[in-house]
Amino acid sequence: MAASIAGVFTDDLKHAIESCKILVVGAGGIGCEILKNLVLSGFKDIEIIDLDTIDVSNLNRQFLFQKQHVGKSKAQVARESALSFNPDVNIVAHHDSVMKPEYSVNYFKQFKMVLNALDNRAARNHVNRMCLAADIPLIESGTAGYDGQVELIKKGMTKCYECEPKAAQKTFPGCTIRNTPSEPIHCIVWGKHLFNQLFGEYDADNDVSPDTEDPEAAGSAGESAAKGKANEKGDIERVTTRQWAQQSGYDSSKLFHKLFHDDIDYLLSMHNLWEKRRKPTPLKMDQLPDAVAGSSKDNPAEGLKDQRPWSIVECAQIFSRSLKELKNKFEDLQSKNKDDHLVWDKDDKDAMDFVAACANIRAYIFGIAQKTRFDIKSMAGNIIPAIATTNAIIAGLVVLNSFNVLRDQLESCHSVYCRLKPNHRGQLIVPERGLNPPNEKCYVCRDSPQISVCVDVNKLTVKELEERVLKSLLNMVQPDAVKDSTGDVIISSEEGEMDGIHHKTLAEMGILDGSVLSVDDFVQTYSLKVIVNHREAEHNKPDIELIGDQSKCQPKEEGEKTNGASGDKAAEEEDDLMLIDEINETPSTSDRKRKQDPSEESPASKKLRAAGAVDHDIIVL
Ligand SMILES: Nc1ncnc2c1ncn2[C@@H]1O[C@H](COP(=O)(O)OP(=O)(O)OP(=O)(O)O)[C@@H](O)[C@H]1O
Ligand SMILES: [Zn+2]
Repeated sequence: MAASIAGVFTDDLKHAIESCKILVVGAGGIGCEILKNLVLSGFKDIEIIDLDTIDVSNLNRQFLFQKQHVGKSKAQVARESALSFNPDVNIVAHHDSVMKPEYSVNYFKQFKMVLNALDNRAARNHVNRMCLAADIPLIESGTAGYDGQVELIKKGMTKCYECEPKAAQKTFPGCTIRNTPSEPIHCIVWGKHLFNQLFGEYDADNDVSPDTEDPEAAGSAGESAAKGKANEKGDIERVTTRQWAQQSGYDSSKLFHKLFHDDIDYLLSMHNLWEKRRKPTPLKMDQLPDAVAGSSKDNPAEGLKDQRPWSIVECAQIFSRSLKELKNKFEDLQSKNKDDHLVWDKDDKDAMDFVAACANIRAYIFGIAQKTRFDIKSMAGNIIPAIATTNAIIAGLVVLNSFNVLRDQLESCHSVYCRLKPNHRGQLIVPERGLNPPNEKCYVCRDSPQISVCVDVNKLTVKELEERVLKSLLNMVQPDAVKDSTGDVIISSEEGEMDGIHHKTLAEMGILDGSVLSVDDFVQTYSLKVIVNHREAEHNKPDIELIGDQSKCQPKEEGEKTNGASGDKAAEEEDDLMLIDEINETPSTSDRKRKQDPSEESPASKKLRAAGAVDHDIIVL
C-alpha cells in the first residue's frame, strides 16, 4: 500500500513535505507512531535513531514491532515495517545513541527539523542543545499515562527544553531505607540497593545494612556492627555486603539469615528507634508464614501471574532461586572481565523477582503491606503504564506541527497538552494560546556569542585548546570549558583539577567535528559557545583558524551576567513527560563554575553522571 497525498495538501505543503529531510529520535511508543504518520503523510527522506532492541513488553503499544522482532534493533525494524506502508521513502535507520559524538551539530544541520520521541532527560537535553547549536526547529514530545505534551523548540523564539528547571526525583533519607522503613517503596528501594550491593556497580551510598550513625538511634546501638566481626585483636572488621556474600558462597540460607534475621536483631538493639514505632520481627527461613494476606492458599487470587500476591514462604523460595541465577550470571560476567557487573533491569526476570521477593520479605518484617510483583515492577521501574492512545494522539500532533514548520508558520506551533480529565472548557486536548518565549536567564539557550574553530581534533591537545585558542586568540584568563552534549568538564580553571587530561587530543576527549563547548571565564564574566570544526592539518594552512564574528566574543560589562536557569544535575532522570509545574533544583551558572566546598560534586562524578544516564531509578540517596 503506497500512500498518496495528492489533493490532500496544498501544492506548496506537498512539495515541502516531499523535499525535506527529517530526523526522528527514538523508535519507542511515540517514535513508531510518528514514523508511521510521516510515511503516510508523504515524507520521503527520513532518518530514525534508537539505541535499543525490541523487548516483548514493547509489543502492546509499539505497533511496528511483532513477536518475531523481539531482540532486534528498534530503529531497523521500525524502518522495515514503515516501508511496508510506503516503499517509496528513503529511511535511514541508526541503531545507536543520539548522544554519540558522531551525531554532531554538522550532522543535525542537514535536517529541516528534528522530532524527539525519547524517554529520558539526558538524551532530551542533548538533542535540545544540538538543535539550538544547529539552529533548527525541534518538536519535543512526551507522554505519561493519559497525559501528554507536544512543544516546538526554536532558538530565540521559544523556551528551550532546559529553560525551566525540572523537578528532582523523589529521594528518601538513608536511615529510613536502612533502619526504619514505613512504606512499601522504602522496602523496594532497599531491595534494589541490595541487588546493587551484591551484583551491581558498587556504591557506598546504597548500603543496606543497619545504619549505626542514624542520629535518632544515637547511643542506643550495640557495640558491634551487624556485618562486622571482631578479629583477634578485638577490632571490628567491616566487610562489604558483597564480600560477605562471596565469602559465604552466596548461600541463600546464610544470606537470608543475615539480612532478615541478624540485621533485624541488630536494629532491635537500637532501642531509641522503636520507642514510638512498631518493632520489626526477625525471620528464620525454616519458620516462615505460608499465608497470603487477603486470600486463601488453596484459592489464590484471580488475575495475571504477576498480580497474584506471594506468601512469605513463596518469597523465600523466589529469593533463593533468583539469587542463584543472578550469582551464576554475575560470576559468568566476572570470569570474562572482573570489573564487569550486572545492571538492574525491571524486564530481567531474575533481577525483578529478586527485588520483589526481598521487598516483600522486608515489608512483612516491618509490618508494611506487601505488594504484587506487578505493582513492585511499576514502582521500582518508576513506570506509569504507557497508553497507546495517548502516544498516538501526541504523535499525530507532532506531525501536524511539523506541517506548520514546513509552511514557515512557526508561530502556529503552540504547545498542546493532552489530559485525563476535561478542563473547564471541556477540552481533553488543550492548546496554549501562543508560543512561550525563551527564558533570558537560561544558561543553555541564552544568546551567548558563538565562534567556530577549525582544528585537527586528532592533533590539538586540550592544553593547546586552552592556551592557544581560549587564552591567546579569545583573550580568556581562566576559562572553564564543558562539552555541551555530555556536561563533561574539559578544562577547569581550578588548578590541578584536570591535569591528567591536558596532553590528550580533542578526539581522545570525544570532541569531534561539530562538538560544542560552553566556555566561561569567571574572572571576566565572559561566556562563549565554541563549535569545533575538524580539519586535517596541512602544511600550507594554519593549524588553528577562527570563523565567526570575533568582535562579539568579549567579556560582559559588570552587572550584565545572568544566572543559569538550568544545568546538568538532573540530566539522567527519566522524564517521559515534560512537567510544567516544577521546582527549582538546578544549580546556577556560578554554582557550576566554582566548587569551593570539597563535599560538592567533582568533575569526575559529573562526568560519570552525564555519561551514565541509563538507569532510571526513582531514588537517589
Ligand atoms: N540516547 C538515546 N539515543 C537513541 N534513542 C534513545 C536514547 N535514549 C532513549 N532512546 C529511545 O527512546 C525510546 C523511547 O520510547 P518509549 O518511551 O516508548 O520507551 P521504551 O523503552 O520503548 O518503553 P518502556 O521504557 O516503557 O519499556 C526508546 O526506544 C529508547 O530506546
Ligand atoms: Zn533555554
